[in-house]
Amino acid sequence: MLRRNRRLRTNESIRSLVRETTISPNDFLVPLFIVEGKQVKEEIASMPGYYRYSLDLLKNEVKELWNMGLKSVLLFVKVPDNLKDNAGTEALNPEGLMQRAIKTVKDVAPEMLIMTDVALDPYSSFGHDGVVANGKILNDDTTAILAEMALSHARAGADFVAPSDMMDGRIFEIRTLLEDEGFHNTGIMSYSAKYASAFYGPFRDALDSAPGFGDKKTYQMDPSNREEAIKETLMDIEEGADIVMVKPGLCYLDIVRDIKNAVNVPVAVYQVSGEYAMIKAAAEKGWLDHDAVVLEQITAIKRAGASMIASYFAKETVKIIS
Ligand SMILES: NCc1[nH]cc(CCC(=O)O)c1CC(=O)O
Ligand SMILES: [Mg+2]
Repeated sequence: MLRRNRRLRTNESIRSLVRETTISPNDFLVPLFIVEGKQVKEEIASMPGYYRYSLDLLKNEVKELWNMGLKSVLLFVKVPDNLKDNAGTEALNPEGLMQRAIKTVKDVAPEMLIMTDVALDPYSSFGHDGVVANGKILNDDTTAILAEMALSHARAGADFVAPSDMMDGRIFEIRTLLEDEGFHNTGIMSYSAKYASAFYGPFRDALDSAPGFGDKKTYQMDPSNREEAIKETLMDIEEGADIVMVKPGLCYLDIVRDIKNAVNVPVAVYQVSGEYAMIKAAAEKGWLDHDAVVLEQITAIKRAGASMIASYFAKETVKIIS
């Protein structure tokens, strides 16, 4: 034998020398769930170890993230039921929870990169990502609102807006309005290939945003489709997306690699709530080694082509690797 592959696996020193994929705090976007109130830190039932924070306690959490080297957050708000309506009117309130959250984060960590969720579902009385009429989700009425919502976040200080809705043409509408209003440096991270996945369940618990009727299959992608992800992504880049995204993670790593090979903008991957819940549940039962599985999945996502990963495991991963 002239070639023995095991030579490069002899011990950790040589393995670390030839390792192709490494994980650092720079790889993460940290999703944060925010609620009204004071001194609120409530655990999400289907996401053990993950919490919703009121603005006062959000401050400590953000400081902790910053001190761990986690420098980007992705904000989501849980909107009180009495503020929900079909058009998501509350989303445009300059004093709304999201707008105040942006300012709160900037106050405690001015350099923290703030990305904001732009979508109607947490604000919608129907729990859908668009305006509803006769049981249908209207596209163009929705994109007009999403553009206003993005502008409102930009005005409050968001660095990036992250539309997670999958309406057609919303990146163009958002980019155009931001440009018109002088927000040339506010970026757009588009959830460009977002699948109609059953792995979003725990997130919908977190925000109380489950669709009140039907499902999201008329706007989110069919998990059976691969070519379509490239079409969606290339269109969002043409419309002005700075960063594109594939969501969920683990079941869609073929898509991540296809897109990584097809585009020249950074590709984000969202390891979603259901992926988090599965690992937590199996680990709780003692069926899987939690830390090892977390690191393996994060590594696999990055190896597939992710430039950054939105993950509920961000903090834990940083602890695991340090
Ligand atoms: N705009 C909705 C939105 N934004 C992020 C997630 C899911 C994230 C997760 O599961 O972690 C969802 C759920 C959905 O589409 O119903
Ligand atoms: Mg699209």
